Amino acid sequence: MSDRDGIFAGDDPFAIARAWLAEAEKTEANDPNAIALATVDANGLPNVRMVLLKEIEPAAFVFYTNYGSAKAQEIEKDAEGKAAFVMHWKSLRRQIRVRGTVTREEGPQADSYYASRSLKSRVGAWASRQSQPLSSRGALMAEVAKVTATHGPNPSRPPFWGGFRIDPVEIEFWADGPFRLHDRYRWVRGEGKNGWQVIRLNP
Ligand SMILES: Cc1cc2nc3c(=O)[nH]c(=O)nc-3n(C[C@H](O)[C@H](O)[C@H](O)COP(=O)(O)O)c2cc1C
Repeated sequence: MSDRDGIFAGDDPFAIARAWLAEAEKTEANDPNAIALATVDANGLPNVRMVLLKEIEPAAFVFYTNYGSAKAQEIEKDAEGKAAFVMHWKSLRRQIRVRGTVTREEGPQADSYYASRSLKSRVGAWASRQSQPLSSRGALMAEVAKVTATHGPNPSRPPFWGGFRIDPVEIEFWADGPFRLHDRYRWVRGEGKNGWQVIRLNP
């Protein structure tokens, strides 16, 4: 008999993640959707950086970035389509950890997210060769001016910029407990798309 109840209750880990994020949106000072995205490089050396989680879909998590960036290289080539992330909310004292396989979202969904961004952000996506060396801030601003002049007021999504969809094999929900006796539940993807095994873990 499982004692999984309260904030951990339910049959759908994505619904739990959405509910926790909705709570965090009310309590976090900023960026409640920030995730620390972990990858490994060609030498197996881990790398990690923050990105913003933009969509929690029925069965996946989506963020957006530059496909020429270090993270993209690590996800797509070095780690052969694998990544992990953690999100932590200090205000709630909770974290969610996710490990999974990653594929591009570069279709209409990416177009519509790109179109929803401010013009300056859309121009910035064109102007930045993310993760490449940059001689000066002036050089970046010159690129921004060039893109503004050439791409007009409604730039299309750059072909080198779009989403990545993380399809989890594991999702762990963690909540702070008294005297470091925290609650942890790991959801492990079983056979079939919707089959999950849920295991309570020692803190
Ligand atoms: C709170 C926060 C949110 C960020 N969100 C994104 C994002 O959504 N996409 C992105 O490409 N970079 C984002 N960044 C910048 C990344 O942390 C990182 O500097 C950049 O993506 C280059 O990483 P890479 O060289 O490992 O590819 C964010 C940084 C912070 C601190």
